[in-house]
This record gives sequence, structure tokens and C-alpha cells, in this order.
Amino acid sequence: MKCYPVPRENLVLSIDNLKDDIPEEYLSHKECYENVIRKGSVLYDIFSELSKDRKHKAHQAPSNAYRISDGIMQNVNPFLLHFALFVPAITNQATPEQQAEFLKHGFGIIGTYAQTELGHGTFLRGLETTATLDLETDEFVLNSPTLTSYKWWPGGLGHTANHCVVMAQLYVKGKCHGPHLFFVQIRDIETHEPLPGLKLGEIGAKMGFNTADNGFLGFHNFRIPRNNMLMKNSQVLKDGTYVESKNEKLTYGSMVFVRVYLLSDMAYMLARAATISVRYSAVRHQSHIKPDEPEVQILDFVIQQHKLFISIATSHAFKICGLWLWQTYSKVMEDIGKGSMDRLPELHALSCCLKTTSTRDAGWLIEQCRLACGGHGYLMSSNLPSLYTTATAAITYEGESTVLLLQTARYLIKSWKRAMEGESLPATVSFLSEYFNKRYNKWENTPKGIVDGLKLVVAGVTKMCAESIQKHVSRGQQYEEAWNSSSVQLIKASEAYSRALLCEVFWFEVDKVSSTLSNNLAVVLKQLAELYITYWALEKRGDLLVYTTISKDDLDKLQERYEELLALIRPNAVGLVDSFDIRDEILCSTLGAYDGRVYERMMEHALKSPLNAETVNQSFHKYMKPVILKHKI
Ligand SMILES: CCCCC/C=C\C/C=C\C/C=C\C/C=C\C/C=C\CCCCC(=O)SCCNC(=O)CCNC(=O)[C@H](O)C(C)(C)COP(=O)(O)OP(=O)(O)OC[C@H]1O[C@@H](n2cnc3c(N)ncnc32)[C@H](O)[C@@H]1OP(=O)(O)O
Ligand SMILES: Cc1cc2nc3c(=O)[nH]c(=O)nc-3n(C[C@H](O)[C@H](O)[C@H](O)COP(=O)(O)OP(=O)(O)OC[C@H]3O[C@@H](n4cnc5c(N)ncnc54)[C@H](O)[C@@H]3O)c2cc1C
Repeated sequence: MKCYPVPRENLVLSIDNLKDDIPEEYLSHKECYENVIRKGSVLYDIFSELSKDRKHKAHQAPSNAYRISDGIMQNVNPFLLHFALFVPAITNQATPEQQAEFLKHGFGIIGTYAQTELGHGTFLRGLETTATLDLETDEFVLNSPTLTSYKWWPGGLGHTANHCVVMAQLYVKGKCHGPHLFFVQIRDIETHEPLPGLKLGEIGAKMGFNTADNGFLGFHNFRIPRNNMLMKNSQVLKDGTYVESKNEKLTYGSMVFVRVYLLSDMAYMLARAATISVRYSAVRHQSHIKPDEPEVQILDFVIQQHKLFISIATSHAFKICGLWLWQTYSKVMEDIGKGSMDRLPELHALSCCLKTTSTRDAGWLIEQCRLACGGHGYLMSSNLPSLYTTATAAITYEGESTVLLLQTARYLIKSWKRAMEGESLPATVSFLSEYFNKRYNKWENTPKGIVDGLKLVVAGVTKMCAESIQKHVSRGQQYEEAWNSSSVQLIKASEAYSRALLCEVFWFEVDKVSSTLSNNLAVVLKQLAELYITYWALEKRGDLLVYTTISKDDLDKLQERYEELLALIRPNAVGLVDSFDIRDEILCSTLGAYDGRVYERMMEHALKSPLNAETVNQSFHKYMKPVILKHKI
């Protein structure tokens, strides 16, 4: 996977014409798009220059530096798909010769990843776009046979990209070989006009992501060279011979990359929301704790700490687990490069449930941060509304959450069956064997004890799912029907598995490095990790009571410890969000600026509203005054 050198923050933030005179929320839909293209083009130019000087580092661990662009854009970058999916799809799925050919223009082309259609997003085998081999001309003919087969949603497709990687059903000599990827130019490089045989446009305003330029694309007998099929894993030869892939799911590899990346991405989204809401909570004084004392910082309310500190801890949890998952991804990609695909199912299962949990948690936690800021959190200038709509889009894109959790459940059930047959299991699911063989310990009120307890919940729910499926089958249902009948519990098993993974990796990674850290830092990181684990033990107390030997007394002690941790973290709370080191220009928040001048910034921002350009808006004279005068008594 090529990674793009990321421009240093100072370099990017020092560029004058990247600043907005009018806040984006006061621009029209069209002006918004034109504005991000203006800024994105400057960024793109910087990326191009920088990439000429430095070698691309393959398999570079996720870094959120590319989110500088979000700070500059104050919204989603329409070029993001080029980097997030278009280039990775080519580097993962094309032969070296094709990569050299397709990427020879480097930043000279702008691409996107066109897979989802109006009629299908989840069920990829149901995609309707066709790519049919024409033996005589050595070309593929692309068609959108129905309205529902139009590509719909790809970022940058509407008016930005001039190329895309298209997922289409491959037809050779009348036989369908399933979804494959194709490199397609869609606009003229010089004029940017759509090429003949294409229908292109944007899909309209959305809840957020409104600068992503999500678009639609229809093909009408559109021809591309045969060599434009990405042929690293499977090939179509000149004589029409189809050489199938060692694993047909390798075609889906680009989605795994983004799912893995999203864990780190959500860590960064949460870091921003936590920074804004904790800093604001240190500035905002409201109400009393002791009646005879001055109004307090709202951060001194324990319930405010309960709302916000979990976001600080979760950001670190996702960052640490994101790097752990990235290392797994890199190792599996390396193995695949050597011809071994043994761990691909495990990586798929891990990426599905962790992508789902991280995006869902980021959504509700950012909303919780907003709500904790009262009315001012509802202002666009706080940036919390935009963070929310941007984060929650990820619950759907790159694999809808329910669908991905069912994928992980599929892996858990298969692993449970292997445990029952005495097979050895990968470390990430080996606890299923221990549970099956009744090798587990009594409850302990320690972080490790909680992690072990959460794993027992996973094993217990997985066992219950397997028994439920078996029960439905024994009553005459086909396996797929029995699976569907048990899907509520299957989702629960995957959710529990994801939570146990996050708690285990967070705690043990922190524990592992703590000896290398200064004592103060180790203490604070361990407090955050313990807060995270204890928070979720209390949230899942019902399951723990069902599947472990935890007692009511243990739970009371956990609640007490949780509240102790809130008090221990309180003195470091502002320092902890400052340590996320997110500059004001990237935070883009009147509530979260480093200098704490909240009220002055709110007023400065309000005065930028176009409505405040005059004391009386023309609508008074045009519309209100006639009515007032007419009904004046
Ligand atoms: C200039 C400034 C910018 C600079 C930027 C610089 C750098 C940026 C770099 C990176 C950024 C990265 C991320 C940034 C953040 C966000 C990205 C930006 C925007 C959003 C993009 C969104 C893009 C999309 O949404 S693309 C479309 C996504 N669509 C999906 O995910 C579809 C979901 N559906 C599926 O995956 C499948 O259809 C299915 C649900 C799995 C079902 O498929 P099916 O064939 O029915 O499979 P089945 O259930 O029968 O299982 C069969 C078998 O296959 C295995 N399987 C399935 N999928 C996979 C897989 N992906 N990998 C491996 N194995 C897979 C499955 O386990 C089964 O196996 P088995 O039979 O059980 O053994
Ligand atoms: C902001 C944004 C950006 C996007 N960017 C891109 C992009 O760049 N490129 C691209 O190709 N796509 C993109 N997408 C599309 C995205 O990948 C799809 O929306 C996603 O895969 C879900 O597919 P769908 O919308 O067709 O929902 P469907 O697949 O129709 O699912 C709808 C609902 O049906 C239920 N459901 C579906 N299947 C199952 C099942 N098997 N079991 C149980 N329940 C099920 C779920 O509740 C699901 O939410 C983007 C989407 C968004 C929102």
C-alpha cells in the first residue's frame, strides 16, 4: 500500500489562501464544494511536491496527519478517496506492470473507488454493473443495464475524479465470474468533461460529508482495454482464458485496509471531541456544588467526568488497538504476498467487528461530548456537530455495521465448532477452547479478571448461538434460515467479542510498555486503561452476572473503583486532552481553543454571520412590515 508523505502541519497551516474568510456553514452547497476543491488542490499540490522528494513507505502505520486536511477543509476532503481506496486498490490488486502503467501520472490523475450501486451496497455478489470481454477488440465493454446498477455513493465521483476503480461482474464467453475490479478513466484530463458513454453527477445533499462529492455513474457500452482489469489475483488472457484467484475474496482487500485504518481514524475523531468538551468544561462555570461557594467548573461535576473521561480513554484504546490491528494487517498482507492466506479469515473477522465498534462508539461518544457542552455544543462553530456527522457516516460506509458484525459472528461460530472438535485456534479466539474445556478461573476484581470475564461472556453467547442454530435446524429450518433466526444473538456475540478484544489489547499493550515510560506517564495511562475496562464491566454487568462468577459485592467494589478513577483522572484531564496536541487551526472550535477564550471566540464567530452584515434584513420591509401594518390595531 502506498502511503503519501504528509506535509508538516506548519507548512500547511502557514499557507494563507487555505484560510476561510466566511465560515463554511454560511456557504451554499455549490460554494462549499468549490471552496474545498480550492483548498484541496493546494494540499494536493503539496502532496505532489513532497512525494517527489521522499520515498513512499509501504505499509506505513496509520497516521492521522492526513486529517490536517479535515482541519483545513473543516469538512471531508473530496480527494480522500484517491488516497484511501483508489491508490490502495491499485497497489493491492494490480500487477506491478499495471501499477506502473496506471500510476505513471502519479498525482496527475484523481481517482475514486466505485463499488456501491443504487440497488446494492452490502451484497457484492448482487452488483449489476457488467464488464464483458470483447475477444475481437481485446476490450471489456462496461454497462449499467438498469437504473439500480448505476454506481451511487463513491466519494469524489460526482465532479472531482477523472479516474476510478470500478467493481463489476466479469463476463467471459457468456460465463459470469463474479465481481472484479477495473481501472477506468471517466473524464477527459484536459477538459474534465465526462467521456462519451458515461452519465455522471453528484447524489445531492447529505446529513454530513457534504464536501465529499459523492456521485453517481452509469455506463453505456463503455469500452476499456482488457489490460484494465486489475489482474494481480485473477487474470483474463487475450484468448479469453479466465485464470481464477487463489481466493476470490482477495478482491475485497481494499475494504479490509480502510476498515483497519478506521480504528485509528476514530481515535483521532474522538481526541478532537474530547479536547473540545473537556477544555470547555474547564472554562464553563455553572451552578454550585457547595451552596456557599462560587459557581464551579462544570468539569467538577462527577457526572460530567463520567460523560467525558470515557472519551479520553476510548481515544487511547482505539489508537493502541488500531496500531495492534495494523500490525496484524501488515503481517497478513506479507503472508499473502508469500502465498499463505491462512490468517485472512481472522483478519477479516477482527477488522469487521473492530471497525463497527470503533465507529459506533465514536458516534455516540461525540454526541455525548456535544450534549455535555449544553447549548453551545449545538453551535456549528463548536465543531462538535460536524465531528458527529462525519464520524457516524463511518458506521455505514466501508461495510454497514450489522452486516460486518454478522461476518465476525460467522468466524466465531466456525471457531466454536473447531474448538468442539479439539482443533487448536488462533490466539484471538483460543479462549473458546478454554471455555469449552471448562478451563477458566473464578471472577477477580482486577483488569485481567475483567478481561477474562468479558471473554467468558463471548464464549457463553457464542455457545448459545451455536445451540440456537442447531435447535432451529433440528426443527426443520435450513442452516441459512436457522442463521437468520439466531441473528439477534449472533450480533450480541460479535459485539461482546469486539469489546473483549478492545479491553484486552488496551490493557496489555499499556501494561507491556509501562516499564519503558516515566512513572507519571505510566500511572496516568494505566488509570485510563483501567477506567475503560471498569466502565465496560459496569456497562455489561448483566452479561457478567450470567456468564461469570462475579457477585453483587464485586460489582459494588467495581463501581467504587470506577468513581475513584474519575477523581484520580480529574486533575490531569485538561493535560490529557492537551497531550492530543491538536492545534486550534485543526480543531476548528470556538469552545475548544487552547487559550480558553470561549466567549470572545463565540462572539467573533457570530459576527461573521452574513445576517449580521446589516441591522435590518431586507425581508422586514419586503414581507414582515406589510403584514404588521395590515393587522396593526
Ligand atoms: C489531500 C488530502 C487527503 C490525503 C489522504 C492521505 C491518506 C489517506 C489514507 C488512508 C485513509 C483511510 C481511511 C480514511 C477514512 C475513511 C475513508 C473515506 C471515505 C469513506 C469511503 C467509503 C468507501 C466505501 O464504502 S467502499 C464500499 C464498501 N462496501 C462494503 O464494505 C460492502 C460490504 N459487503 C461485503 O463486504 C460483503 O459483500 C459481505 C458482507 C462480506 C458478504 O459477502 P458475501 O460474498 O455474501 O460473503 P459471505 O457472507 O457469503 O462470505 C463468504 C466468505 O468470504 C469471506 N469474506 C467476505 N468478505 C471478506 C473480506 N473483505 N476479506 C476476506 N474474506 C472475506 C467471509 O468471511 C466468508 O468466508 P467463509 O465462507 O466463512 O470462509
Ligand atoms: C458517507 C458515505 C460515503 C460512501 N463512500 C463510498 C465510496 O466511496 N465508494 C463506494 O463504493 N461506496 C461508498 N459508500 C456506500 C457504502 O459503502 C454503502 O452505503 C454500505 O456498504 C451499505 O450499503 P447500502 O447503503 O446499499 O445498504 P444495504 O446494503 O441496502 O443495507 C441496508 C440495511 O439493510 C440491512 N442489511 C443489509 N444486508 C443485511 C444482511 N446481510 N443481514 C442483515 N441485515 C442486512 C442493514 O440494516 C443495512 O443497514 C458510502 C456511503 C456513505 C454513507
